[in-house]
Amino acid sequence: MENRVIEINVQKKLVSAHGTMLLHIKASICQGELAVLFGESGAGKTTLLRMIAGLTSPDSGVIKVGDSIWFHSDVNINKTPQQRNIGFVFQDYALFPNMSVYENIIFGQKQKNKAHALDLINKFGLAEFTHRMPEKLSGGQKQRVALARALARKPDFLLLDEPLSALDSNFRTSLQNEILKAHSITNATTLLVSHDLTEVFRLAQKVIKIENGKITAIGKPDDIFLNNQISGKVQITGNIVKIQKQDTFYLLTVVTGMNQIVKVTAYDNEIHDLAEGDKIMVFSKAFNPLIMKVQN
Ligand SMILES: Nc1ncnc2c1ncn2[C@@H]1O[C@H](COP(=O)(O)OP(=O)(O)OP(=O)(O)O)[C@@H](O)[C@H]1O
Repeated sequence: MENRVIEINVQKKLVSAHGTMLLHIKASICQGELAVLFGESGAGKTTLLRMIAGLTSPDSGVIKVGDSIWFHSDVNINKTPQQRNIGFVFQDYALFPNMSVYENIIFGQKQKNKAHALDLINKFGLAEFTHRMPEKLSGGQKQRVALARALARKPDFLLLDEPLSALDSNFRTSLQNEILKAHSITNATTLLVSHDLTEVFRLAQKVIKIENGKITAIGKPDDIFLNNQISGKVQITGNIVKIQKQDTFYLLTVVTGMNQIVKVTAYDNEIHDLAEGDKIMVFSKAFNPLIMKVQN
């Protein structure tokens, strides 16, 4: 089989609200790998995906896939997105506005296959919208069409920029399963941007952490996120939204990263430098939780 390892060594000067930042990425993505790009807003994740897709040009550097050069600043090579055989979903969806859901999806295919298009439409919960135009779809529905269209072309590479961010948790879980299934069937080298830790742990074979335009860590999700765990105890990060003084202790109301509200108690020695709005980490001292299955 053709070698499809992506090797990237690129630089680009980016301009943010806080000044300029040099995006300098040196990485290689193995063939068939499902890697997640993780990092704060503005770190450079979208720009990196757009450079691999051929939608944004690096200032300098090389992007190579096996023996094929996609971008080389020294010799002026810059293949178009069409020449790169990629499927992508970017945050602005970019559906064709003059085409129905079905037409958008079938357009994505290299060899037209009506049965495959209809199968994707069903799997993505779009059957009732088959002939609807994009302007009459919600953000989440558009996102599902965009993902179905990207998979429809059975690409060698899939670049997904927060492809499930507009979906509620049921759809998210079911489409995460579809991404995993599609990946195991096609073995497309997949790069996905996500801010959602559940998603990262479900999908990522490898996490690439990006901070301020540079890769600061690469590894399995456990290695990247569980290093600073306190002996595997339950740990929640969240923001304090209310502090209430009780007789001998304080009651903190905390909104977690999963958008859940938890109440925790704190004592004088813990509260002295805490204020509403602070980000805190809560972890249990003893670990003997009750476990209950949540129905989807
Ligand atoms: N073509 C460009 N030229 C110069 N600067 C750019 C360009 N595109 C984006 N930027 C800037 O580069 C920074 C990184 O943007 P980027 O969209 O890559 O971040 P991100 O990590 O994907 O963030 P988010 O998670 O919010 O989508 C931003 O400050 C942005 O304004």
